[in-house]
Amino acid sequence: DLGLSTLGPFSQTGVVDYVIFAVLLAASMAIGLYYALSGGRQRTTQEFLMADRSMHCLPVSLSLIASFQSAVAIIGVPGEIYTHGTQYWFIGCSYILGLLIPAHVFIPVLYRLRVSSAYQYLELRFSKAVRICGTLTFICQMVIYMGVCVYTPAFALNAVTGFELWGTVLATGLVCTLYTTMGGLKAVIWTDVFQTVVMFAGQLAVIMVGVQRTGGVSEVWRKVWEGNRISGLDLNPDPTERHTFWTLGVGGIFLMLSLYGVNQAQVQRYLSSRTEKEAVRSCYMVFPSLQLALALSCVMGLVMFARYCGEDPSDKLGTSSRDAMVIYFVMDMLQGLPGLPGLFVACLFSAALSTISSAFNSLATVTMEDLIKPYFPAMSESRATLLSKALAASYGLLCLAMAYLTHLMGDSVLQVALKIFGMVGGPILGLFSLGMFFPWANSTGAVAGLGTGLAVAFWVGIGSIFTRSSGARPLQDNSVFRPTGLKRFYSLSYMWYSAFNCFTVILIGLIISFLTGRQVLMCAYPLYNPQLLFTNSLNVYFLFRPYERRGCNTRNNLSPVRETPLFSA
Ligand SMILES: O=C(O)CCCC[C@@H]1SC[C@@H]2NC(=O)N[C@@H]21
Ligand code: NA
Repeated sequence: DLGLSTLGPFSQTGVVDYVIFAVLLAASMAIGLYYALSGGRQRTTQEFLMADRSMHCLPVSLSLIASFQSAVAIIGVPGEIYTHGTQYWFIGCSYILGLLIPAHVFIPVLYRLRVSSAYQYLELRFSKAVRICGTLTFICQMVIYMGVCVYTPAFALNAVTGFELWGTVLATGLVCTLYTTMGGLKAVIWTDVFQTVVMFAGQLAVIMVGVQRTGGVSEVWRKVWEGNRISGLDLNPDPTERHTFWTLGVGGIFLMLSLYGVNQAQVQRYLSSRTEKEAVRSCYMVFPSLQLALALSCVMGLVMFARYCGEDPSDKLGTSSRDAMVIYFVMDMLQGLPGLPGLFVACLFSAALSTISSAFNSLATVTMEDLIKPYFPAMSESRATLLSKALAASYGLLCLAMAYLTHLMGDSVLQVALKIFGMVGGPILGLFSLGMFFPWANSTGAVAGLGTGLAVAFWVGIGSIFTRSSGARPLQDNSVFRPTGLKRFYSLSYMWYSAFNCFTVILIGLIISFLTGRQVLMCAYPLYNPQLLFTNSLNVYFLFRPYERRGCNTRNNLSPVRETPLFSA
C-alpha cells in the first residue's frame, strides 16, 4: 500500500464500488450455475468441453477476444503508450492476416478433423509422441500465462489502493474455478461475453472522464502531439529495434497465428461452433472488436500522458512501474464518482476472469483428450466428465501458485506475456506449420524441430533479460547502443520471437526429416492442392502417415477427401 488509499476507490465512495465488484463475481457464478443445471447438465465431455458443438458466431467471437485480452493489455498497453508513444498501435495491422490465415487455413483443417484437442492433428499427421510434446508445451505456456493474468490486476490494485492482494487473487481464482468447473465451455463462453462488455465499458468510462478532466479532446491532442507521443510509421528494418512497423505489423502476424490459429483455447471455440462457416464467421467478427480493444487501451495511454505529461508521479507512487501508474491514473480520474472506480475494478477482473477461465477449460480439455483418454479408452462418460471437472479445479489452484511466481518477474506485464507467447507459442506454430505445409516432414523431424525451437527460444528469451538493449529504451534515451555478435542475438526484438522460433522449428524439422526419412516424399499428400488453393476450391487431404519401411501405408483410418471442392469455385 503506497499510502494512496485516499485515492483508493474503496475509501471515498465506499460501498457502491464493492457492490459492483461483487455483482460481477455473482453474475459469473450465476451463469456457471445456469449451465450446470440446464441443457445436458454437463454430463458428457462433448457438452462440458465442446459445448455440444452448438455455438453461434457472436458469443464465440466475443469469447475469442476475451481469451487473450486480459488485465495485462488493459494495464500494460496504456503504460506502453505513455512511455513510448503510439508505435505499439501498429500491431493492429497484424490482425488482418493474423485472422485471415486462421479463418482459411487452420480452421478448415482442424474443423473437418472433428477433433476436441488441436493436438490430435499432430498424431494424425505425425505420431503420438509429437502430439504429447505439443500438448505438454501448450500446458507450460498457458500455466505460466495464467499466473501473469491472475497476478496483474491484484498487484496493480494493491499497489495503488491498498486493496487486499492475496484475498483478491483467491476470490478471483475460486470464483473462476467454480463456474468453469460447474458450467463447462458453455458457461466459459457466455461469461466471456458478459465480461467483454464490462471490459469495454470500464475502459470507455475512464477515457470519457479522463478527457473531460484533462481539458477536452483538443487539449489532450495538443499535449500528446507536443509530447511527440504520436509515432509516425517507423520503417526501420533493424530487428533489434523493439517496436517498429515490421516487428509489430509483421512479427505480430506470427504472434496472432500462434494464438488465433493453433492455440487450444481458440481452436476449442472454433470447434464448438455449430458449423464450419459459423467458425470462420466468428473469426472474421473478431477483427472489429480486437481493433476496438486495441484503440481503447491506446487512447487510455494517450489521455494518461496528457494528464501527467509534465510531472512524473512515480515519486508519489514510490514505484517506477508503469503498470501501477495506470491504476493510479484511473483512481485519480474516477475518485469521487460513485460506482465508476468499482466499474473499472470490475473491468479489470472481467478481463482477468475471462482469460483464466478459457485457460482452465482448454487445459482440462487437452489433459483429458491427449494425456488421459488415449490410455483409458474404456473410461465411462460420466467418469471422464468428473475427471475433467477435477482437472479444471486443480489447474485453478495451480494458477494461484503461478500468480505468486509472477511476483518475481521483471519487465512490464505486457512484455512478460508477449515474451511467453513468442517463446512457447512460436514453436507450437512452427510444429503445426511443419505438418500442414511441408508434406515431406516426418515425426522424427517434428520432435527434433520442436525441441530445438524451444531450446533456442529460451536461450534468446533468458539471454535478453541480461542484456540491457532488449528492454524498453525510454523515448528520450538516444544513447546509441550497437550490440555485436551474441549480444545482437540477445537483442532481437521480442516481437520477432514468434516468427523466429516458428522458422527455427520448421528449418530443423525439415533437415532432420530429410536425414531420417527421405523416402517420405512419395507418400504424403499435400494438405492443400496448391494450384487449387487459389481457384477457390480447397481440397483438404487427410494426411497419410510418412513412409514406413514397407512403403506407403495409411494406418490412420481417415480416408482422403478426394477432389471434392469444399466451396465451389
Ligand atoms: O492481454 C493479454 O493478456 C495479453 C497481451 C496481448 C496479447 C496479444 S497482443 C495481439 C493480440 N491482441 C490481443 O488483444 N491479444 C493478443
Ligand atoms: Na480476458
